[in-house]
Amino acid sequence: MSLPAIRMNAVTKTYKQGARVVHALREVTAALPRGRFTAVMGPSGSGKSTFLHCAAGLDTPTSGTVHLGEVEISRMSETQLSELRRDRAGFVFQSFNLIPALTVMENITLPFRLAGTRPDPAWLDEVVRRVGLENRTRHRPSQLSGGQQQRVAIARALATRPEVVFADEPTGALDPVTAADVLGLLRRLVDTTGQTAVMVTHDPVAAAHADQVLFLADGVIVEELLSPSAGEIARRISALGRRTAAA
Ligand SMILES: Nc1ncnc2c1ncn2[C@@H]1O[C@H](COP(=O)(O)OP(=O)(O)OP(=O)(O)O)[C@@H](O)[C@H]1O
Repeated sequence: MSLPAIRMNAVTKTYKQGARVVHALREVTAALPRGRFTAVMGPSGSGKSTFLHCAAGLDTPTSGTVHLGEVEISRMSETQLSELRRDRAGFVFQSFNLIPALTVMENITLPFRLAGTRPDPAWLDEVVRRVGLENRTRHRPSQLSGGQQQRVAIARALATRPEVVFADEPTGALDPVTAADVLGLLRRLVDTTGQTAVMVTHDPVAAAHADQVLFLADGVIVEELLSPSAGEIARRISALGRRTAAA
């Protein structure tokens, strides 16, 4: 077995909300396999975004360790983390986060401009082709549909060949047909390039595209399903929702 892309060991994250301490994650231990697609689900407030942020080095755990490959990232400084995110992670968000004044190609290559490096032209061509934007590279984001804009964001996330792509509700702003199209694209990218992807979602249909689904409830991983169907996922989520409501 190869080393997981990400290992989280006994990760706890607490936040202070006034006088209250909120346990967003409680001793979470998880491995995100390299070259696989992992979805993270759970009721609202269960800790999904906190999980993704700790896994991606966007936030540091209160205790416990996070490794990206062989490197422990949980004790890094903010400067080290921002370099690590720039060099080794790709991000896709619900709101696309494209720069309106830049063309599609300029948006895709922005990470290189920010890092002062140059893209590998062959890989860049391949990424643009894989996301189906060959004929759109000179357009501005406002000239594209929502699904096309999210494809630009996916291409931007992949352009640097990151070890892991982190997606937070990537289809939350898309209609179901466009969402299925974007998820199919992510799925194919994992299958054909060996890319590792982690996605937080509320949508059982979206999560059914993943190889493994982690279910969080009250900051704890309560279940892990391998290649589940959307129906199976929906049943687990509604059971967890009832459990959380009863607590
Ligand atoms: N920056 C913060 N400051 C204080 N509390 C926070 C902060 N971020 C998250 N929390 C709290 O931590 C808990 C977990 O939040 P998180 O956003 O990880 O949940 P989630 O499962 O992603 O929720 P949702 O599905 O509603 O987005 C919640 O109780 C939330 O209020």
